[in-house]
Amino acid sequence: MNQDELKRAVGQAAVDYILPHLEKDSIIGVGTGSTANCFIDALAAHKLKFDGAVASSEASAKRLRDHGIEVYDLNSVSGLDFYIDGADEINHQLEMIKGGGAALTREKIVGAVARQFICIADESKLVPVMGKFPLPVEVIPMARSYVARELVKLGGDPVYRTGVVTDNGGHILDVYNLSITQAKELETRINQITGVITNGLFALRPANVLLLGTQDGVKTVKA
Ligand SMILES: O=C(CO)[C@H](O)[C@H](O)COP(=O)(O)O
Repeated sequence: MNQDELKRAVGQAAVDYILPHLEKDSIIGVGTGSTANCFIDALAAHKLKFDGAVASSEASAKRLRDHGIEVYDLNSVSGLDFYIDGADEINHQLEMIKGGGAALTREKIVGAVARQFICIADESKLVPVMGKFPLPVEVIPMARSYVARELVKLGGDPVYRTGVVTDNGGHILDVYNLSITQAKELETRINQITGVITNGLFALRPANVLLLGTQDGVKTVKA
């Protein structure tokens, strides 16, 4: 199977995972990216079995609506059983780097509300140590240069993702050359820099389950 087929397989596996738990009034947290898109497309076949979704980006909200799935504002929802999303990297503790699609802040917010974070990923995303994928950091635009200098002090090489404005009006710095062995500490430290909206480490709140697409089928991995 090629990478796209693996993404489709984990998208379907996530639907199969949550389907027995869905009720008429269920609202599902939905992530962003090509793997999350596979989940949305597979979910659409079951749209009469649940109420709707909360999306972590305008792009995912549009895809859900195009399938006829109702999209709710997170503020109108008291809780979510599941949040399903991809990752750029994930380690064996199910800590992740996310934000390759610039949706990290809303992903972190919707993920925080959900009782279970289900990560869906093809096997290329599973790594022993995170950091080969540059860590996205969303910043208030006027703070961009200041935050970049502070990130250099932490040993990283930040690069401005030119031309990208997030759904929140933020800018993105992609931080290269971090070898992330203490993910929780680094996530906390970066979030303490004034001007940072959030960073793409999901270690303080890792995934609960990883559905990993491999050549031997989809594997369920728990930390
Ligand atoms: O964090 C994300 C978007 O901000 C995505 O989950 C991450 O970039 C993975 O994307 P893809 O499924 O396209 O590989």
